[in-house]
Amino acid sequence: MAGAEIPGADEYDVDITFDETEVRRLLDVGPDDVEPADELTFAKNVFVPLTTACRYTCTYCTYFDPPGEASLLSPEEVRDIVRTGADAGCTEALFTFGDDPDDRYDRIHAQLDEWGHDSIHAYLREVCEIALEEGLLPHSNPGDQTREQMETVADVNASMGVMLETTADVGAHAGPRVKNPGQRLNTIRTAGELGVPFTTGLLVGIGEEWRDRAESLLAVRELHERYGHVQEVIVQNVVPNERSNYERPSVETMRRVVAMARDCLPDEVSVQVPPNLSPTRDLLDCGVDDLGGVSPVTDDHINPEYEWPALRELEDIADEAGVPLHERLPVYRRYLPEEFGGEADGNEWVSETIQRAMAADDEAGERYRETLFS
Ligand SMILES: O=c1nc2n(C[C@H](O)[C@H](O)[C@H](O)CO)c3cc(O)ccc3cc-2c(=O)[nH]1
Ligand SMILES: C[C@H]1O[C@@H](n2cnc3c(N)ncnc32)[C@H](O)[C@@H]1O
Ligand code: MET
Ligand code: SF4
Repeated sequence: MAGAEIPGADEYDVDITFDETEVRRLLDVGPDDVEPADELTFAKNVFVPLTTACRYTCTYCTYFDPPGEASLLSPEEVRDIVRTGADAGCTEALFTFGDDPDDRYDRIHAQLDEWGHDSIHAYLREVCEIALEEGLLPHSNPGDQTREQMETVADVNASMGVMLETTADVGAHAGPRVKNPGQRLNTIRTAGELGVPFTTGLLVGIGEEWRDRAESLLAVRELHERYGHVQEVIVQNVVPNERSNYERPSVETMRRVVAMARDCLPDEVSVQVPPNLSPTRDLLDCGVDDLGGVSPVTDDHINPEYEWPALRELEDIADEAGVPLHERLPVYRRYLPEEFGGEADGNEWVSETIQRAMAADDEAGERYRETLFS
C-alpha cells in the first residue's frame, strides 16, 4: 500500500509505504510472541503546561481552552514550577501544551509580544533556558512543528516529542482544525533530520482499526530506521474525561497493541505505558520497559483526573514483574557521548548546552550524573 493513503502524506511529502506482508504479520502478533523486559525505567519530571491555547480541537482532549479563556504561564510562574521540581529531585521539565497557540489566539499573541517574543517557540526557548538554570533538563512536546520552529529550541532540549496518535483518518480529528497524520509524521521526520532524540506514541481507542495500529507502528519504525532518533514509543489508552466519554480500550486490546509495538520496534526503542492511565500491571509481560515521566510534584495536566502513582507504587509494580526499576534521564543513554556512558560522537544528538548542564560541577549536574550512573 502506498504512503499516499495516509491522510496528509502527499501534502507533507511523507514517503512512507507499507509492506503488506509485514502489516499482516504484525496483525498476528500477540502477548505470547514477545519477551517481557528485564528492567523497567522511569523519569522524574515536572509538568509545565505553558499554555492552554491550541489551534486544534481534538475531541478526546480536556486540556485546551477556547480563545477567550486560554492562559499562558509567565516566566516567573515557570521558574516557580521548575524550581519546585528541582527541589523534589526531578531531572526533567516536561513542556507540553497547545499546538501553535499563537495561531488564532490574539490574546496569546499580545501577551507574547509584551514579553518580547514574536512566537511561542521564541518563548519556549526562554523557558527552556529557565529550566536549565534551575536545574532541570527540558523535554518539549509542543505538538506539530515546522523545521524552523524545531530549530529554534532543539539545542535547549535534552529530547523532544510528539505523539503520532494514529496514521488513520479518525472522527476525533474531524472539523476545520485538525491533527493531520502526514503533518505528525513530518514533525517526527524533521526531528530525525535535525538529530533530536525523540519520543512519540500511539493513542489507542480514538476510532482507529487494528490495521491502523499496525501501520502507525510501522510508520514510526520506518522513520527510526532512517534516522535512529526514536528513543521511546508510548502506547497510551484514551481515557474518558469531563469533556468526552471515550470508552477505554479493554485490557486485551492494550496487551495486544503493546505486544505489537514490542515486536515491531527494534530492541533499542523503549515501549512506554503511562502508569496513571493504563492497566500497567497487566501489560508488563507484553514488552513494556518504561513507565515514562512521573511527577512527584505536579498533576498530569492533560488528564488531571488521573493521579500519578507514587514512586513506592512503581517499585511495587517492578517487584511484581520481578525486574529492577531504574530512574533515567529524559534523554536515553545511547544518545550521550562516552563520558556519560553513551555511544554518541561529540554533540551529534545532544547539544553543547545540554552537555554542559550535565557535566556541571553543581547540584543539578550531580543529580543528572547520579541518575545516569545509579
Ligand atoms: O504521562 C504522560 N507523559 C507524556 N509524555 C512525557 C513522557 O512520559 C516523558 O516525558 C518521557 O518519557 C521523557 O523521556 C509525553 C512526551 C512526549 O514527548 C510526547 C507525548 C507525551 C505524552 C505524555 C502523556 O500523555 N502522559
Ligand atoms: C500529550 C498527549 O496526551 C494525549 N491525550 C490527550 N487527551 C487524552 C485522553 N483523553 N486520554 C488519553 N490521552 C490523551 C494525546 O496523545 C496527546 O498527544
Ligand atoms: C496537550 S496535548 C500535547 C501537545 C500537543 N498539543 C499535541 O497534542 O501534540
Ligand atoms: S490533544 Fe493537544 S492538539 Fe489536541 S486539542 Fe488537546 S492540546 Fe490541542
